[in-house]
Amino acid sequence: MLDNVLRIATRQSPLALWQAQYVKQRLEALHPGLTVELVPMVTRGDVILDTPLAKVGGKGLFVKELELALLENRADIAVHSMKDVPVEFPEGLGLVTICEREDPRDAFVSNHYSDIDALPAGSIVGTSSLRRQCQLAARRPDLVIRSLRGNVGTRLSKLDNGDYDAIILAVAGLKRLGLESRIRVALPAELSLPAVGQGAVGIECRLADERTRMLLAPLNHHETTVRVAAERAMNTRLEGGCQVPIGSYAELHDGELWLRALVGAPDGSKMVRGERRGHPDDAVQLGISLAEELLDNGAREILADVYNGDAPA
Ligand SMILES: NCc1[nH]cc(CCC(=O)O)c1CC(=O)O
Repeated sequence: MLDNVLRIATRQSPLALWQAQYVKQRLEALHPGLTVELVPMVTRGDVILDTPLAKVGGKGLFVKELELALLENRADIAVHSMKDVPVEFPEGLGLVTICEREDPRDAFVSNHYSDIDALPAGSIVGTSSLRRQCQLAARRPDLVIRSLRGNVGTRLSKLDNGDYDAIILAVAGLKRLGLESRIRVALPAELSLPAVGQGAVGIECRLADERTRMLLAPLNHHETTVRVAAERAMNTRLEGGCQVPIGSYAELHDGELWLRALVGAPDGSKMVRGERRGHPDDAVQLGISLAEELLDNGAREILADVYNGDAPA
């Protein structure tokens, strides 16, 4: 491989391409003489579009093919939405950089209604995220929640076709695609606790590839890394996949880390919430201890229901 070329394995959805372009531009600006090439590929998550993700199962639906390209030296880095990155990595690979987080909140998008509370009873809301569904149903059990998949543009056209009265999407994705004007309201974390890593872009590479790691180092955003570490530690301790509604969201204020989390039943009938405050250096411990508190407060039973008795200890 040429010394002055770095290859990015990327999915081909507009959002994935935006994120890869963003990393390319930042790397080329930081390292004059470096050429960054995109290596587009298709993942299983892109192919299975008609089934809700929770039913497809299997972690890392959007990342496996990209990781194979890294292992086979067909690319040097993979750029991911942190929300879609599983907790474990194949031998020899790891997540080495997390870029500065975009707005992590969920967005309420509708052509007729200004906010969730403005929706009449029986309104149809589109989302395939169990986490969004659970929190929405807990607040408004009178709404009808329908599955909604596809990339951001596809989801918006399904709304515009009249298939839904409103849909929920990530603010970050809409902003990155220049679609911020579609957001009627960004839902506060109290109303829709974000997913682990939502709004953050992470970069994976071969751990032994020192040259690539040096090139990536200046892209790492320390505050984002600390926040996402706490969120992921909580999720890891719960052994949470995408079959369970889990929210995990950390903020940093005046040097204090504040982690909130929830585990719920998909229909919103049960929900366990908790929070922890602590030192940023203890991010991982904070996440683990919050997960254990949630497990003791009812999350173990919720997870057992979903996984047919196979809940974490
Ligand atoms: N699951 C798909 C996905 N992965 C990341 C984002 C949004 C951007 C982000 O969280 O960084 C989205 C779309 C959505 O949830 O609306």
